[in-house]
Amino acid sequence: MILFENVTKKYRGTQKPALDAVSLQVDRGEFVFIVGASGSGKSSCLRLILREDQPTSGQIHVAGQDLSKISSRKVPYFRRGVGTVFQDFRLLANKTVFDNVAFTLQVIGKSRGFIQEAVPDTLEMVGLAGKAKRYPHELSGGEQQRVAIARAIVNKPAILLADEPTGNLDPATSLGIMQLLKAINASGTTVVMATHEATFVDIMQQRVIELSQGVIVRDEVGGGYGQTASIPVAELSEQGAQVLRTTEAVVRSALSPEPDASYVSAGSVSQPTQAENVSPPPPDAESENRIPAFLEQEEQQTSAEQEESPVQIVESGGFAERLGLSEDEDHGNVGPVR
Ligand SMILES: Nc1ncnc2c1ncn2[C@@H]1O[C@H](COP(=O)(O)OP(=O)(O)OP(=O)(O)O)[C@@H](O)[C@H]1O
Repeated sequence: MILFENVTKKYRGTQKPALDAVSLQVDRGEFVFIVGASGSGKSSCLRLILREDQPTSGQIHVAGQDLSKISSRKVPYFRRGVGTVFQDFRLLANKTVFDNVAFTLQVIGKSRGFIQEAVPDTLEMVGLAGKAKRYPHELSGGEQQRVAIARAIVNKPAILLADEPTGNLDPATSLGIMQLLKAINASGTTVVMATHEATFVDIMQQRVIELSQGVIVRDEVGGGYGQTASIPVAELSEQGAQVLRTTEAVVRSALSPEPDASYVSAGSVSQPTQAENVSPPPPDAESENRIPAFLEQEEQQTSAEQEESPVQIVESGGFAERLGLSEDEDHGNVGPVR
């Protein structure tokens, strides 16, 4: 699905390469964490996969395509098969939840009928049914990231790239997002996630690729975040640590390595069904369509709290291009389907 062969990336004006002779292969359906200290090359790696940038040397194949052979004009088509989620959400502030997600489909020319069906389905999957008419500032941080994820997957991409998707969220909210990413992966999407979140990497026991100064120093199936000196352990607030301590059994169950297809069904991201085998279950775990108590914190976050968050809601410029959805001569005008 993703193949790097001896890939080196050296930015103009820099001495040391950001990536140095990196070779890796990610197979279809894998969930891979990319970890490493700040500046180790994680984002560079994701940018190359998305063909936002090109390697100085080496070959990259993604979804069967040699990226060096894709013309700039065809890059937007290539990117339609790669969903992206970022730390800062990048939602359109002046569009509703529905329209933020629909935008992805509108710019690639999907019919109104298709959009009217696909968007509600996707919002339900990410746990946002009933919030379609809200604007980003009326949502909690976790909900905003769910919108961003819905936007990334509404076109059913083969690959989902996530660059620090929980970086702006508290631990309980991050857990919900991790469950969602795991559900998306269980449905067949290959997920590559760059992160500093040691806790989730340790708990999920997925494949871990560790970068240090642009070099792969570890590629471990079922690995943890690692204790190497190259990685500073992320600091949790006392409140965050408390949340994690009190819910650890549930977290471990919810994010255990064995994929559980039931997570994929509507609203299921809020149903840690495996938790029923673990003691103690959260108070609401048996209630099928309710959010477990340990996730309610996300729901209760007010928009006033959000005003203080570092969330970036972009207005428009470069948005479609960044998502690989920019207008293309071959396909005429793009715009809202009204
Ligand atoms: N556009 C650029 N021009 C020059 N140097 C760059 C550019 N982008 C990244 N770099 C350098 O490349 C190296 C790798 O950066 P990269 O952003 O990939 O690291 P990272 O592991 O994602 O870091 P972080 O965890 O802080 O996001 C760093 O030394 C960085 O300064």
